[in-house]
Amino acid sequence: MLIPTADLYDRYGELLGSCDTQLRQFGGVHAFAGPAVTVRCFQDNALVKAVVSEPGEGRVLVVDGGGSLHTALMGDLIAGTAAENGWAGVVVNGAVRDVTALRTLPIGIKALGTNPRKSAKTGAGERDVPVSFGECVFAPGAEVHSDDDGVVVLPPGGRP
Ligand SMILES: O=C([O-])CC(=O)C(=O)O
Repeated sequence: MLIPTADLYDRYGELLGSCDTQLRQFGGVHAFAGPAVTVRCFQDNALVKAVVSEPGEGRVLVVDGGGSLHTALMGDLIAGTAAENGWAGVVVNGAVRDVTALRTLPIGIKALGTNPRKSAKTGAGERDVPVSFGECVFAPGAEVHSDDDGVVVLPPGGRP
C-alpha cells in the first residue's frame, strides 16, 4: 500500500529527503514508489533506454538530466518499454515528449517539462551513482515515493 508523501514527511520529518523541484505528472499512474536506480546524463538518453530494457522489479528510475529542457530524455517508446518491464516509475530532471501517449501508460512518470526534440544516443553519462536535484539526494537503492504532492526519499533503513 502506498503511503502519501505528506504522511511520510510527518513520520520522518527532516530525515526525509523532499525534492523541491516542481516536477509535473505525465504518466498514467500518479502515485508510485520503489527502490531507486539512477542515471545521470545530459541531452543523451542511450543509458535511459538501456536501463529500462532491464527488468524493473518495481523499481523507480531517477534520471538527472541536469534540468535541461533542450531535448527529451524519454518518449512513448522508452516509457512503454519501462512499463512492460515492470518499472514502477521514472522521475526525470529534464524533458519528456509524446506526452499524449505517456498519459495512457500504466507507469508513473514525472518530469520537469516537455520538448519534442530528440536526445543524442552516444551513451554518455553514468548510472548507479547518487544524483541530486531540488536539494534532494537520490542514492541508488534508496526508497523513493512520488505522488501529486512531490517526490521524497526515505532515510536509510526507512520502510513504511
Ligand atoms: O527515442 C528517443 O529519443 C525517445 C523517444 O522518442 C521515445 O522513447 O519514444
